[in-house]
Amino acid sequence: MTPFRARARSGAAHPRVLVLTTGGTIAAVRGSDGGLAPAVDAADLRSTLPSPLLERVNVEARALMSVDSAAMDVTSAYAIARHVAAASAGDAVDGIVVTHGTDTMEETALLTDLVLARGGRRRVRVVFTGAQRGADQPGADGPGNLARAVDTASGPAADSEAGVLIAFAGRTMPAWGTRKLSTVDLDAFAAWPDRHEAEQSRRRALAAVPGGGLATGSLPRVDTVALYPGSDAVVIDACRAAGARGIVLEAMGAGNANAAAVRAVRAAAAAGVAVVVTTRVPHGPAFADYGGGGGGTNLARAGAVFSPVLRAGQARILLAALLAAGVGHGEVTRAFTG
Ligand SMILES: NC(=O)C[C@H](N)C(=O)O
Repeated sequence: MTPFRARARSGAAHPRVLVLTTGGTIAAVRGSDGGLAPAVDAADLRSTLPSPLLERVNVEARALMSVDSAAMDVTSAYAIARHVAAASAGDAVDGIVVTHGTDTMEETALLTDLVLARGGRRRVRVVFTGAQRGADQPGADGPGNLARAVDTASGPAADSEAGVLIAFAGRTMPAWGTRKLSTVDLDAFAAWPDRHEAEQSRRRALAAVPGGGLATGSLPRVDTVALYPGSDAVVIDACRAAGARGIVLEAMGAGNANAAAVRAVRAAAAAGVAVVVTTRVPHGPAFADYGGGGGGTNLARAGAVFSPVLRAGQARILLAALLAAGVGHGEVTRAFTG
């Protein structure tokens, strides 16, 4: 591995890409207990990159952590976001790749986008990637994904305006609005189909998140509640009792619930808990359309804010970031809905 400083002294004009490794399936092998777990270190991940790419791009790989992304908490996600922000602040790198588990890549990528955006204009490309198959599995997709991510990260900095990217299965997508949609397909992620709509959603949110809020390093408790036919107020009430400052409702259809949920949302809103509505349906926007006592319009009247683009995972991060910044109902509405 050639450290960046040595390359800089040699005057080499190659783009410099820092690969920060965090674990996930891209670094996982099957252990003696039969389960996949991260074990491959940063140097070994780097060694999978093809020689022509390494001749063109100066790549340094550094381990941040080695965990399955489903086991990450806000502290881990913050640690990653802050490392990316610190590494991108100076002139040492032209691009940053984060290798990450796919289960919660969309959350950490969105948090990283928010943390970077409050620092002003980003000067480097930041690309998340991972894998669906372990490093020791036949047809492992990690090496190809990593190569694509490094290649993308080495591109012109001006293109970083779109925010944090996810490179996966030969495609590069903006992290904002992108979700994991398959547990097994190599093409695991789906971007929001309308890029312009996703970008509008991102700009709206970034304009609403005040700078200082994300500097705290901790996010308030925001819970996700999945709604289903016959669901009652028990879980929503329990979240409030546990001290949640926000609740993301994964509602049915376009964003519908039932009368019990609407009552619980009204009580939560009256107690100062921010409620955001998304949907369990994979495609299409969430919006207030139906009535009848438990529909989306009833949820909205009870004080809930609709998240048309961001699904539960990313909506939860954005809501927590907004609440960390101390914003009120008006800004939460502006951030999600406009
Ligand atoms: N494909 C993966 O990376 C899944 C793994 N459980 C993780 O998120 O770390």
